[in-house]
Amino acid sequence: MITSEEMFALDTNCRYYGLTTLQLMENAGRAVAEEVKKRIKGGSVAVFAGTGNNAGDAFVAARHLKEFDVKIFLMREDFRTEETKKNFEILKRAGYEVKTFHEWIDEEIECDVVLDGLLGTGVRGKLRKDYREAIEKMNEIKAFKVAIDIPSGLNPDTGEFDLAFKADLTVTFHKPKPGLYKAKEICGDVIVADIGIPEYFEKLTGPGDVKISYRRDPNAHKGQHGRVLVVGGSPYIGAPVLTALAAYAAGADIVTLLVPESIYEIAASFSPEIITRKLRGEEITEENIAEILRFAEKHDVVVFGMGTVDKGEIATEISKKVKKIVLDAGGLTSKVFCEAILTPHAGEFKRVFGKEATVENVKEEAKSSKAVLLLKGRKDVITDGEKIKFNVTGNEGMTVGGTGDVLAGVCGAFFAKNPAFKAACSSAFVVGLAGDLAMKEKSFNFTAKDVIEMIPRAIKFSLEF
Ligand SMILES: NC(=O)C1=CN([C@@H]2O[C@H](COP(=O)(O)OP(=O)(O)OC[C@H]3O[C@@H](n4cnc5c(N)ncnc54)[C@H](O)[C@@H]3O)[C@@H](O)[C@H]2O)[C@H](O)CC1
Ligand SMILES: [K+]
Repeated sequence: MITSEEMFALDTNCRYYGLTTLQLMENAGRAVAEEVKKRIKGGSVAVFAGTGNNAGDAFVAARHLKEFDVKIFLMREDFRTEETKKNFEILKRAGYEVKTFHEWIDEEIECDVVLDGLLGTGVRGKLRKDYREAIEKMNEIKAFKVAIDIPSGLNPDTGEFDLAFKADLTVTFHKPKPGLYKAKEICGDVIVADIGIPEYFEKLTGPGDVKISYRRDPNAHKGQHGRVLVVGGSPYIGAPVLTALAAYAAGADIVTLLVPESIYEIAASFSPEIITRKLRGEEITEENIAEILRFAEKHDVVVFGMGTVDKGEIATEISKKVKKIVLDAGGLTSKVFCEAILTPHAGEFKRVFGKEATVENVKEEAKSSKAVLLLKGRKDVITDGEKIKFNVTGNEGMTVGGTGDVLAGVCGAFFAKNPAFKAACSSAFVVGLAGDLAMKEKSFNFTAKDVIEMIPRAIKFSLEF
């Protein structure tokens, strides 16, 4: 099964990897027409169209129903996407009969087949009044009723509805939507039509992952877009600073950097936007756990371990008392008690889990440690033990020191507002893309700071894709 949000991300990622929406729409619409033709041999079809891609599918289906007398019933003629517009223009040029809402809403409609292309997975909130009227009207028609992707009015994820199109047949695309099985009485027979999305595309991260995990609220108050606590440092100083800067670049509202007092002066001097605080002592020990937890209370997520050596046991203790943790470098451990993202490279994976970093092993360890593992490499592996994704952004220039610290920070920012797996997928994609942008501008000799500078651009690219 696939949720509407996952389907939206997949659709975006298909485009990114070269499979256009127009291609998918053609396959979707044709599949609907074929299912109709299997059941009904000729006659008249009333095609009802909203303004999104669900309507685009309906226009394609209309074109493939050659044996039928087809009429198009519109809600309005301002379509939301280029693909839907294109398919509508084809019908107009081909001389199909088109009626506007005001022309048909009070008219008696007689036909053998009704196609419902009003609303698909893009439906949000309560039905607007004109859509309610349209659905009531469609339900009154005595004909064979076919819902495209989902019956209009039905919530594709929860199966809830107030008023919905009552279908004899629902032709859904790629994979079933959870709501279809919770509202059987509304959906009729459910057919899952393949629209040509390669299975592997579901396992690739892309801009779609970023789109569904990055949201801005124009009325937000300070902190609402994420509060990240970065804890690390000593013997290394720069590492946790890079993490903190990366968390800001990825959109966190508040980033606090917590380091041992021995390196506080230097760590605090790097950048004015980072709030730097000190822990007692030369390096992080068990004695600091209570202090760390006190700071953690005011943050959504703790990112722990950058610039430290061998602090796995402390990480485990912290994980018993916080909600979310990202572990990297010296903070890595196989024992975590809260929702967690672990970001080892192959060597660190072997050190922590005692086995080679094969895809199977990574999946297995994610499952037994109940954490999301993000294995950094030429092709990153992200898994929670059930789901798995690969990330292919990034380049050979990213072997430079500090890019791992940057990834931990970006994970912190996304994790503050999202579940672990979703956050890890977006973060891997964004950091790799930022690295690719840095490579484009500076060739091989870019540094972790250049990657941070490119993070906002990588996010912007993804959101606008
Ligand atoms: N990858 C795929 O699965 C493909 C799916 N296709 C089809 O596209 C739809 C989803 O398309 P989308 O454009 O995102 O949304 P909709 O067509 O569902 O319509 C959204 C449109 O409707 C308006 N609207 C939203 N909520 C309401 C409401 N409560 N009341 C009234 N109007 C509402 C709003 O204006 C939106 O703009 C998917 O289901 C498939 O059928 C593509 O063919 C490509 C491949
Ligand atoms: K529909």
